Amino acid sequence: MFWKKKKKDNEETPKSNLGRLISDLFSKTDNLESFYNELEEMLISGDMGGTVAIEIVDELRERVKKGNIKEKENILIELRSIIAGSLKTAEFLPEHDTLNLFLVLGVNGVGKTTTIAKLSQYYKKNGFQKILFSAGDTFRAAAIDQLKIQGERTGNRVVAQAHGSDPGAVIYDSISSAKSHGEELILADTAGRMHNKANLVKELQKIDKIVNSNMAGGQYRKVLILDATTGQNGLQQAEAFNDAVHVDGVILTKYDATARGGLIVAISRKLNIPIAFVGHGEGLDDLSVFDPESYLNDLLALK
Ligand SMILES: Nc1nc2c(ncn2[C@@H]2O[C@H](COP(=O)(O)OP(=O)(O)OP(=O)(O)O)[C@@H](O)[C@H]2O)c(=O)[nH]1
Repeated sequence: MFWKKKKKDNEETPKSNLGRLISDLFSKTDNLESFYNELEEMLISGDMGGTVAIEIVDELRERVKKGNIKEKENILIELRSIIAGSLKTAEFLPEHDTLNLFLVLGVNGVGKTTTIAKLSQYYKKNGFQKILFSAGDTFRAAAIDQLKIQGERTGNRVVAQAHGSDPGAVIYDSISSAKSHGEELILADTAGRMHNKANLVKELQKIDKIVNSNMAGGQYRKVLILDATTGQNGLQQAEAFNDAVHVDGVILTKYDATARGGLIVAISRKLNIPIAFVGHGEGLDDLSVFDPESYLNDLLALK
């Protein structure tokens, strides 16, 4: 995999299904057109979605024709290059000597709270010691408690209000509190009620306005958490959140629990949203900066 996996005895390194299927497909057919058709289906089943899969295969067909490419290895290199051209990455680092606020978005259960804890560990290792958690998901009492637990576990202060209180007020308090306590980074949780989209949009836009008007000179980023195992559903979530408040980057969680990695391509290519990190386990260190090269090696099983 494209992060250093802790291997158990006798455990094989899982390979992306897609890479294996494509290799099999090459040995199965000499007819290019049927190869393209099957490849398209494979990309779709690997979570890239119909539109993106068709675009990629069309581009591949064009390039192979134009370059008069015959060898299978070279066709695979073209495929890799097309997918590489679709990938967007973003460095999500706070800045020193200013206040940074990263608003963490995502539907329930995708791993927001866990990712906030992992991010705090990552940033501490990168020289940011004073971090504040903001319990902006006031919709569920358990979400506030979970964030408090993660705050204790990671040694970070948590600003929270009662269950049901105004999330905008919690974020506002968090900004004032960080300014007076000298924290450099606020990691703010939010609620993710996808079944009530109109309310979600209204709430997020209100929070967005509050942050924008209270973070003059600071760095404000909106990061969307998506569960890699939800496939195309993740793409719809990304579209909805991006429409509501522009999303600056995506963190894909639970990457350890899926063999399909195409959602990353779909999000980068279709929505133009960069991928910042990948989560690959429940531990605090199971978060890696997204590295397109090793991702492609893994996806297409090329070494
Ligand atoms: N395998 C795996 N599990 C993860 C990962 N990230 C989070 N989880 C697990 O996913 C579950 C949900 O994570 P939470 O952090 O509670 O998710 P949330 O989005 O805050 O959820 P709500 O507070 O319910 O909205 C927990 O059991 C986490 O341990 C990951 O990268 N890999």
